[in-house]
Amino acid sequence: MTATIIDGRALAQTLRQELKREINGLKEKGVTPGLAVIIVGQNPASVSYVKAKAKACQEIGIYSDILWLPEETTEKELLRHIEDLNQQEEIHGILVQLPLPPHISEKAVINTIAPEKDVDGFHPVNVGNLMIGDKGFIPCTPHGIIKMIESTGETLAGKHVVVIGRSNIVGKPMAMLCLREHATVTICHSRTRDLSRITNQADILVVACGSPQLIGREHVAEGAIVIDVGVNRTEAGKLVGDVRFEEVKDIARYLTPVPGGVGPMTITMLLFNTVEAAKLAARLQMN
Ligand SMILES: Nc1nc(=O)c2c([nH]1)NC[C@@H]1CN(c3ccc(C(=O)N[C@@H](CCC(=O)O)C(=O)O)cc3)C=[N+]21
Repeated sequence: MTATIIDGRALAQTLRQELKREINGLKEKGVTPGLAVIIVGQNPASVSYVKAKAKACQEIGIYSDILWLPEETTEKELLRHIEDLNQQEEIHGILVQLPLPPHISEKAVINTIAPEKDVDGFHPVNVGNLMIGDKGFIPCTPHGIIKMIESTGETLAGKHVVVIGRSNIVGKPMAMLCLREHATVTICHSRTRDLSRITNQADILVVACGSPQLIGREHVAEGAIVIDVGVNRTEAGKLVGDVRFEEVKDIARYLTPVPGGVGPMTITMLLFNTVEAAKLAARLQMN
C-alpha cells in the first residue's frame, strides 16, 4: 500500500480562506480579531515560529502585536506585560512563545493569561474544560490533527488511537480530544514497554515524542493513519519528523509529511482560536 499524503499546507489554506471570510464579516460589525505574541529571548526556532504566526495573521486580517522581550526579562516584568494585555480590548488572544528562559516559571506565566484570551488552551481552566467536555480553547496542535484526520473522511468513533507522547501541549490533550470523539485511546511514552506491540494495534497512530525518526515500519500496522507531530532540526539543518516517512509510506493508508503537515495546521488553529476569542469578547460586550 502507498499512503495518501495528508497535505497540511493545502488543508490549512482552505481553512484559512474560510476564516478570512468570517473575519471580514466581523470587521463589518466593527470587530477586528487581535492576537498578542510574546517572545522572550532569541531562540532561532522560536523567532521563526513567531514570524510565521505574525505573517499568518497579516494574511487573513488578524491584527497582531509582537512583544520582543530580552532574555534578561524578569518573571515579574513578563507577568506585568501579560496583565496589561489581559486588559487591552483590542487584544483577544495572548500567546507566550515556549520554551521560556529557565529563570521564568512557565506555570506562573500560563496561569496569568486570562482564560478567555488563552488561545493556546494551556491555562488550567481550559485544560479542565477539555477534560470535562465543556466549551473552552483547545490546544492548537491536537485540534489541527483532528481536522487532518477528519479530512480523510474517516471517523474517530470506535477506532483505536495510539498516542506516543504525554506532553501537556500535544499528547494529553490529543488523547482527551480523541476520547471525546468516541475513540479508544492508548497513551504511550518513554517508559512504555514493548512499544511496537502496542503501536501495531493502532488504527490511528499519533507520534508526538520528539525523537527524530523513532517510528519505522516495525511500529505500524498495514492501513493505519499515521500523524507525525515531530519537528526536529538535523545538524545539516533539515527538518525531520518522529516518523521514518519513506518506510511508513509503504504501509500506512494516510500519512502526514514534515514539513508541510501538522505545523501549518497548528498555526491555522491558533488563528481559529483567535477568531473565537474575538467573537466571545464581542458577545460579552453586547450583553
Ligand atoms: N506558546 C506556544 N504555542 C505554540 O503553539 C508553540 C510554542 N509555544 N512553542 C513551539 C511550538 C512549535 N510550534 C510550531 C508551529 C508551527 C510549525 C510549522 O509551521 N512548521 C513548518 C515548518 C517550519 C520550518 O521550516 O521551520 C512545517 O512543519 O511545515 C512548527 C512548530 C508551535 N509551538
